[in-house]
Amino acid sequence: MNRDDITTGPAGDPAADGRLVGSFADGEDQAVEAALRPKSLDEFVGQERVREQLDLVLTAARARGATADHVLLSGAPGLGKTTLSMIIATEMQAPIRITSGPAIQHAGDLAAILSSLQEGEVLFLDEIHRMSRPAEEMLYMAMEDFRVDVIVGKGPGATAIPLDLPPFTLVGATTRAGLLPPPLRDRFGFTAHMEFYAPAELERVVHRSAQLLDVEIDTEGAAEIAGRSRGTPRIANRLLRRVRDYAQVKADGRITRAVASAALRVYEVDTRGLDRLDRAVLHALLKLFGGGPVGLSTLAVAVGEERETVEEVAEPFLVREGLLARTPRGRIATPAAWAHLGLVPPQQAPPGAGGGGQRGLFGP
Ligand SMILES: Nc1ncnc2c1ncn2[C@@H]1O[C@H](COP(=O)(O)OP(=O)(O)OP(=O)(O)O)[C@@H](O)[C@H]1O
Repeated sequence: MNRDDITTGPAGDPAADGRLVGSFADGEDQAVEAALRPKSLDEFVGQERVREQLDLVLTAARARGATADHVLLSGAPGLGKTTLSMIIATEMQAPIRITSGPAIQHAGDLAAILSSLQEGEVLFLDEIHRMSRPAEEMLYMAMEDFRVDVIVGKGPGATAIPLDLPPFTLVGATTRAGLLPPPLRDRFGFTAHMEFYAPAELERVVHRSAQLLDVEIDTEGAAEIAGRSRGTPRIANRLLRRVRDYAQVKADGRITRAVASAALRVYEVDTRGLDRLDRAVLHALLKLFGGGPVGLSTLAVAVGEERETVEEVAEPFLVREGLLARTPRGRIATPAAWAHLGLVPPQQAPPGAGGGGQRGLFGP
């Protein structure tokens, strides 16, 4: 496999912050992910519809002796887009080249990659929505006609030299399918949206990874980790590794429900997968602002974080979990947020109760 470049998240993105429940891969993830990646569609857990459809696309292409159609995978980080692209290459018995949109800033960068592809090779382009405009335009022709025009020279004397490419399969991955220009989206023969995983599916991911890592874990231990993994296999695998450390140091190495919850208490990941930052945002919203509405900037100041960190790191999961709502008037907490932090909304509090619990701003 040829790896041109691997990114951990958008450059400067506050989500690439090394949180235990962060969705982007950190250095340690990258080192172990290769060992934990499913190698075939059969091993790939969940995403039933995507798997079934992709299986048909690949089986049909193989039967025709053709290169598979271009595939677009969209979905949040850590849901298995890179893994699926590698599976596509394995199933097609083709080599794979991995690169990303931000690494292709000039059309020439893309021309160099495309012109060195072998016949049938899979080109995985992560964060395809972040490619430069000229490179994107070059990609249109490459995807459709397996041809690129390489521009030689500058200004009025510049000439376009057509270059034929071998047939290849582009697998584009994006967290933001809506950001792709329609002409690019339309050139993919197969588009799949990857959903967050159900707890039962993540349990299977945890069991599978535990086996590969040679860690003993029981059903309840796996369920405890799965329930705190925010629907994301990458997070499930990361929590499993931290719980394994705890089990080795503080227990007999075996992961049970009690071991998993004690470990994740140490790492401040609660039963719903919220970490310290998520809870700080909720706590400020509930205790300082009575559940809102409150403006994002005010909320950010209250938790001592940048606006972007609150908006891009903490809020998406809180919104997804139905704990926080973004409204034109500001952020508001839902009844589920009060219940999760064990606090009583002001209008329901008995006189004198003050609408708050006993816990501090960063309490569990
Ligand atoms: N369906 C799955 N079954 C088992 N393990 C999975 C599955 N999906 C992902 N994983 C595991 O989760 C980790 C992250 O997956 P992967 O790198 O493919 O995610 P991604 O969507 O490409 O993330 P990013 O967008 O950040 O690159 C890998 O270690 C992989 O083994």
